[in-house]
Amino acid sequence: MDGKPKAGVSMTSTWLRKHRLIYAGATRHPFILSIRDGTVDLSAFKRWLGQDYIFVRAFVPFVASVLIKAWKNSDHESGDIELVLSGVAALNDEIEWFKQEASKWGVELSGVVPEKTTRDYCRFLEDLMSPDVDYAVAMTAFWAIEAVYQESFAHCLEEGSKTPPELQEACQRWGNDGFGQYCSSLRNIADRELEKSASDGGPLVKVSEDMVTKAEVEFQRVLEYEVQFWNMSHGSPGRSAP
Ligand SMILES: Cc1ncc(CO)c(N)n1
Repeated sequence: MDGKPKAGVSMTSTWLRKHRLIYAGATRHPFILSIRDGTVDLSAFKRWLGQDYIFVRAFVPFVASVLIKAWKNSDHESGDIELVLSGVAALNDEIEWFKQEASKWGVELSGVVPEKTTRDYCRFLEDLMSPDVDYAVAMTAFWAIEAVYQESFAHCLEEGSKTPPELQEACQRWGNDGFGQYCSSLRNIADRELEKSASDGGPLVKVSEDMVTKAEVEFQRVLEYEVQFWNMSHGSPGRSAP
């Protein structure tokens, strides 16, 4: 195995297959399954809400950093800038939604203390904002972060799911088809950029291979953080030990 995909198979397809166990761990987590089967602990949902609000606030400058990379790296006819800009606009709505949802559940957002997992994940985002991080690498992480939420929450809306009505709006936010399209577009950009690196010849070949390796590492790290984030939301002191 040289780690290169077969011709015609995209890099992200290769990675999704190679890392399918952790991907399933992130998209079919017990917390998500508890929403889907209606047994979710509402205090866990509220904990998720408060911590995710902190995450999303840190996600905004990350997406803005991707926007800058798109402006510097993509040709301006590719549509990348418009797509990422639509992501920034959606995050503006999302932050307002978090505030509304928090007041609905009686969660005081200004009083939420970030858990270690949240701090670590935000720190990871901050590292990815560096201008030294390549567009392909940042885009891969961006796609993976969004795709996990899309697949997770879409699962809670599938036929036969027993998601409580008061949580359906949250699931719709990330589980709707439009968000699915958005994730596909991010994935296509990531694949296009990774493909460019993989096919670069000449003296840059080593640099390009390193970039693809880096993107795969960040992809795995996103999945690990997503699992930890669900673990943190799902678990509570007193959940396992009475
Ligand atoms: C932890 C986490 N991952 C992904 C998303 C999707 O935006 C989110 N809101 N929170």
